[in-house]
Amino acid sequence: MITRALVGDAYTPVNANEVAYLPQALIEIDSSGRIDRVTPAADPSYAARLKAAEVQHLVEHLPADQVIWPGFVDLHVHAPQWPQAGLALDKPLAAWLNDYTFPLEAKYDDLAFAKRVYHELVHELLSQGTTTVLFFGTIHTAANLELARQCMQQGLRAAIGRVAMDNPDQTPDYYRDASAGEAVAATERFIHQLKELGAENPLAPLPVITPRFVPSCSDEALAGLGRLAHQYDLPIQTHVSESNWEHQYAIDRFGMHDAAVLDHFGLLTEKAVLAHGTQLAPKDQALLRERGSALAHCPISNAYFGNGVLPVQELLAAGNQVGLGTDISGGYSPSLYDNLRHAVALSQVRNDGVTTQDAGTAGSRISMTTAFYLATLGGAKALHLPVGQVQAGCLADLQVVSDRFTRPAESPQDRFERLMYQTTARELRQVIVHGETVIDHAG
Ligand SMILES: O=c1[nH]c(=O)c2nc[nH]c2[nH]1
Repeated sequence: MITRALVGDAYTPVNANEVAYLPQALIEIDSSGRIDRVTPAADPSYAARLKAAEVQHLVEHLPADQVIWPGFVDLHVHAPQWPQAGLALDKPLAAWLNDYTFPLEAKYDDLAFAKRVYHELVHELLSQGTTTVLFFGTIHTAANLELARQCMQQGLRAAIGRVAMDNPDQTPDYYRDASAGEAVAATERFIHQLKELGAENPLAPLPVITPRFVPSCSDEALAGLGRLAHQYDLPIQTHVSESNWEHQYAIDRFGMHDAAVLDHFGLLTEKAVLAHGTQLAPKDQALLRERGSALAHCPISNAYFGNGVLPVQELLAAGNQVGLGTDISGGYSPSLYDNLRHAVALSQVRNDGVTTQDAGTAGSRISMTTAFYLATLGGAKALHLPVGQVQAGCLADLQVVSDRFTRPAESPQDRFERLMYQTTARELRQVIVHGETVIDHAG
């Protein structure tokens, strides 16, 4: 049954190189939260379908200065780090973790603190046009469940991982799983508790197996988490070859690259999403391709901690799955708009090099169309979710954005690119998740 219909100019990704423009499309949404049908204005059935929906008072005609595109998919958010977004980004990764991040994450054994932060963060992400998020939580199950509650209450689609970290050499004694057995058992308990909490809720967050990264975990924990991922057929998230230090750490400890270590422990599956990957060698990239594991490109964070720029264009051309992440708080911004702009800019730097002596890497540049793909369909594919497109059969997770400027002679593609550069939370008129408006500045 159709419950709602929008009429307006829409844009949707087709693939990494193409965005479709649908002028005055009729977008019909059904009671299961899905897009039932998208009818272009030129379609012969358009007038009759529009009339039928209008008779039932289901139609919302968007003003001419508003456009629709899919809600964004953020593939990498550390929820507990929101209070420190923008802090200490001049420190190296290991110091940033030990001196800032671990002390902050340890505070989430205080449920009142968790509730305050997670309420604010979920609202903020929705306000930025993000409708699906892959979250790292902390080691605290109650706080992670509170994050899930906030997502369901405020209407954010989410997948949430209870972070596992038990290696005494690389984690502080005040913030660590007591043993490998506890890291695995607590993860398994979280899977069940989250499933119970979300029962019957269409926005029930999915549990995610979450070894923090190779340095934080013992061999036994990595192996146990790999077993759990297979037993419950769940997504996996972790970091991979994210900096020179971390990449070298895996080589020193295992005599292998990070990606091969994850594969050894059964953690490279087609449901795995790996953050960063700036230091992946060609053979690691090929392994990810073979396994169908996706990369979460986090351009802002990489500028601080990555010691390099991910070769997004080359990876996409080779057939790797890639989406986009804010990496709060390795990245300071909760906005995927900011991140897709940085993705384009960094790719240009990679292409051209940083000095006249440095020839750069030709063929590295990505277009805004590709960055839009990363923030929508790329992320959706990584999570195997039917979101990220304005298309029949997709879940109705959408953004309605206002264009503050009138440019009558502009082509649809030029308007799309300008809006991708100019849109901020201020321009968002509505954010729709599962067919319901969850952020409403329409009035
Ligand atoms: O950007 C990052 N943020 C983190 O919290 C983290 N932990 C391990 N590696 C990390 N990288």
